[in-house]
Amino acid sequence: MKDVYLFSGFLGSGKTTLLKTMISQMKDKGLKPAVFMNELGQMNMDSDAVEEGIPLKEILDGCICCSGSEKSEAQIQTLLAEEDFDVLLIETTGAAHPVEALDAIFSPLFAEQLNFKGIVTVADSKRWMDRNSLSPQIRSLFLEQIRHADLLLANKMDLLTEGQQATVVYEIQSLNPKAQIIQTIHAKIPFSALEKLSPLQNEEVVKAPVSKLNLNAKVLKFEAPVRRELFEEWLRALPDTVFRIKGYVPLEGDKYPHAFQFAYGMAQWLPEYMKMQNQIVIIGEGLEGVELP
Ligand SMILES: Nc1nc2c(ncn2[C@@H]2O[C@H](COP(=O)(O)OP(=O)(O)OP(=O)(O)O)[C@@H](O)[C@H]2O)c(=O)[nH]1
Repeated sequence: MKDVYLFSGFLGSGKTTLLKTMISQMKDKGLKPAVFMNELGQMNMDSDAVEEGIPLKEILDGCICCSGSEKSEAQIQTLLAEEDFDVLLIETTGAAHPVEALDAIFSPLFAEQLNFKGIVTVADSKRWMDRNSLSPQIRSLFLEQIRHADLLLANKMDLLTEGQQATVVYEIQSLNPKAQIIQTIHAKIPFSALEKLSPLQNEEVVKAPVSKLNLNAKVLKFEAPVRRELFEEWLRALPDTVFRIKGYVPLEGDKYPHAFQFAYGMAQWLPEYMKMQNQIVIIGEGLEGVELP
C-alpha cells in the first residue's frame, strides 16, 4: 500500500512550498515520492517545483474534484502502473473543495493500493485575518478547506505580529478543533508530522454547500517587455478580488523573462528563465476588465 496525502489550501497559501519541503525530506529518508497536481489556468509553473526524476502527473485547467474525478482516476492509475514510488502527494488547486478531491482517491480501483493518510491544509494566516473582505462564496471555500483538515499549517507567520499570531492560531483551531495546528514560515514542518496522521476510518464527511464559485483564470500574454515600475504600479491598482498571479514577465533591459508570483498583495520576483512563454495566469473573481499595462 502506498500512503497518500492531500494538500489543500487557498490560492497562494503555500501548498507548492510545502510540496517541495516534503519531497526533499522524503528523499533524505530514502522514500520515493510521486506527485499529482492540478491547476486553474492553462499553464503550470508549479510543476517546475518538482525535481526531475520524480513521477508527476498533472491536470491543467480542470479540477481533481467533481467532474474531473474520472480524469484524475486515469492519471493515478497510470502512475500506479508505470512508476515506482512509495508515497503519493496530491496538490489540489486552491479553488478546490478538499473533500470533493477525495473522490478519485477513494475509487474502488485503488482500494488495495492506496492508503489515504489525511488532508493537510495550508492556511494563509494573513488572509485569515482579512477573511471578512472575501466574497461569501470564496470565504466559504477558504473556511471549508480549514474545517476538513487533518493537519493544519498556520503559514506565513512571518507576516504577523506576535499578538496576531496567537489570535490567528486560536481562531483557526476553534474552527477545526480536531486537527493538529502547526505555526509555520514557508510551510516548514518535519515529514514526521505527516507520517503521524491517521484519519478516523469511515468518519462521515459532512460538507457544507459551497455555492458556485465565480473564480476564473485568465492568461495574459505580453507583446513586448514592460518596465518593472509600470508593472508594479499595475499590480497595486488591481482589484483585491485578484487572488493569485503566476507566470513569466519580460522586463525591459533583461534578456529572458522573470518567473513571477503574486499572492495576497505580495509580489515575488524570481530569476530569469530561458525559453519561457511571456505570459501570466491571473486567478480571481471578476477579471473581465483586467488587461496588461
Ligand atoms: N512571506 C511568506 N511568503 C510565503 C510563505 N510561504 C509561501 N510564501 C510565498 O507565497 C507565494 C505562494 O506560495 P506557493 O507555495 O506557490 O502557494 P500555493 O498554495 O502552491 O499557490 P497556488 O498553487 O497558486 O494555489 C510564493 O511567492 C511563496 O514564496 C511564508 O510563510 N511567508
